[in-house]
Amino acid sequence: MKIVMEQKKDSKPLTKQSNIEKENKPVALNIKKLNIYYGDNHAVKDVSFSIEKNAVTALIGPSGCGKSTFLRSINRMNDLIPGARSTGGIIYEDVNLIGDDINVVALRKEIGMVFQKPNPFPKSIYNNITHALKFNGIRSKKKLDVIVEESLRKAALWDEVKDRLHESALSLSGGQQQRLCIARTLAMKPSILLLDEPASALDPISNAKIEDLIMELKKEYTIIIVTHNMHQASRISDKTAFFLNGVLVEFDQTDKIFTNPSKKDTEDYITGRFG
Ligand SMILES: Nc1ncnc2c1ncn2[C@@H]1O[C@H](COP(=O)(O)OP(=O)(O)OP(=O)(O)O)[C@@H](O)[C@H]1O
Repeated sequence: MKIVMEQKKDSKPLTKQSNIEKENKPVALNIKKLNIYYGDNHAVKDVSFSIEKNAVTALIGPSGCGKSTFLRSINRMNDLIPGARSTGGIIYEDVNLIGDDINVVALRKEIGMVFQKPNPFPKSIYNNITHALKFNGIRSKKKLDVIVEESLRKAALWDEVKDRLHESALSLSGGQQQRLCIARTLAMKPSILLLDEPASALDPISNAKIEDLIMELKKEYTIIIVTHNMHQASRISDKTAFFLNGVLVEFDQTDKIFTNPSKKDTEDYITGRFG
């Protein structure tokens, strides 16, 4: 299934150049003058930056600054919120994802999302992975078995669950449930993973496992993560974007943001002086 449902007659082709950043690193997403509103609430204000491919980009900032709104707009989860609207561009492979010609079902396969609270289906571990695959027409047991194993291995969960695939997913620990949710997303073969505080509801050991997993997954996927945990952002991300009141205050290499930020607001936030 293609992301673009139909090419609009008046839509201009976007140049391939837009997919190469200034430093010549491949770009996964180009954000251009993005504005997001909930009714009269202007939640994300004129945000422009590029998200690098096969890297981890952390979104940080105080509560209510628009991190989740921004993240959710990338795979159009905001469409589900009455009164939400966006202007500007989120350019992915020369397509503006906020256009009205987007097939959001196909988009959400290509750009998968994992939420703060693990939300497995009340089904077996196996069926959690195969549910959407079957819905998408994959019926062969052999094929399904292969994808289940591959996805669970990628999510670093296979060894823990291989002998209990037909037990309920709800019998897993919170950390295992979250890795199952990641496996379920990976089964759809996405290229980008959106993670909204994926480890904040977990104990420190499960948290560390998710962090290790993210470091491993970035070899194959582009990862964008919202986190309130400054240590986590500095440990696992390559780039960091600091938001404040809906504005992207600073975006840079994570090392730079955490050791020598350019803006005072960024420094105040990372040193815990506000928020
Ligand atoms: N579903 C919604 N309906 C209306 N307004 C919303 C909705 N979700 C968020 N907002 C508003 O959008 C703004 C940004 O909120 P958002 O949740 O994106 O911030 P955040 O930085 O992710 O916060 P947190 O760290 O607390 O999750 C806030 O003013 C919030 O009240």
